[in-house]
Amino acid sequence: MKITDFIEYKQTGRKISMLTCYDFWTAKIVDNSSVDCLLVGDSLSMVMHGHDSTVTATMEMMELHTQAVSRGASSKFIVGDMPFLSNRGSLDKSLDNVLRLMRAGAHAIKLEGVKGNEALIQHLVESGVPVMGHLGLMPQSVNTLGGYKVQGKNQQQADQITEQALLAQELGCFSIVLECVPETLGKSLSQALQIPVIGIGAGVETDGQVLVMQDMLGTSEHKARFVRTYCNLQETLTQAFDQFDNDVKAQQYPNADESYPS
Ligand SMILES: Nc1nc(=O)c2c([nH]1)NC[C@@H]1CN(c3ccc(C(=O)N[C@@H](CCC(=O)O)C(=O)O)cc3)CN21
Ligand SMILES: CC(C)C(=O)C(=O)O
Ligand SMILES: [Mg+2]
Repeated sequence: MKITDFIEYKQTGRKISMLTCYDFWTAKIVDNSSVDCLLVGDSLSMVMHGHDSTVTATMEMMELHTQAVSRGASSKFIVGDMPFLSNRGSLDKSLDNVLRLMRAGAHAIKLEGVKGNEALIQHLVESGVPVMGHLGLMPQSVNTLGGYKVQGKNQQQADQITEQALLAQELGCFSIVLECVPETLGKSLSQALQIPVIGIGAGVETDGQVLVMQDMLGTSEHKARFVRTYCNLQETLTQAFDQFDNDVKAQQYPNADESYPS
């Protein structure tokens, strides 16, 4: 998938699949799959580093993981997530951080919220950086929201999100992520916009879906309502680890074929 496909797929009604990806080995596997595009999400601070929110994600983390994904998934469109406050200082500082992600191998960047980011979004788009918006539940605001709750439940909130989404489009965003909203809002927003809306917990009527890879593989402890697990990797891996441990202790590993003859 390339940048121009986003609008084309929207126009032809072809749905867009996106997964988060944080490392080289899963990037190589997903590169060989039919999944359309990848997000090096700031959720990596939680999934890969064990932090309890995305607030502690750093540019260093995002840069290193984007580099690894980019080496593994050379055929995929890669979006890099701007970590908390990395785009909230001066324009110069924000540009510096965007450049770090682009140099690390991102083809586009994503940032949470439109309000307060208008000038930056416009400047990036004019500078040749595709920008993906992110509305609805914005996890970097967990400390002001008081938890990961469904957003846009009343009409006033829904109207506000719709307004922000239209503004994102106007400022030149090529797509937006819409997280954790009622499916009716997912549908109406997708219909209202010309750019594709990639949903996560926004119902089936959006223009595409994104999930955290570890959630869909079944290795995450917490399961939000929107998560569908496509395999039980937790169980598969535990079995493999226990089998190895057993074989070692029973001297069943290594056998002659796995040893060097004299
Ligand atoms: N592994 C992982 N997957 C994610 O999807 C994800 C992260 N981490 N980290 C950053 C954010 C946090 N996200 C979350 C986390 C929890 C819920 C959740 O459990 N929501 C409630 C909603 C309850 C309500 O308001 O009704 C749920 O029951 O689904 C949603 C999104 C999405 N993002
Ligand atoms: C959940 C997706 C949209 C995200 O922003 C992330 O993984 O950081
Ligand atoms: Mg994110």
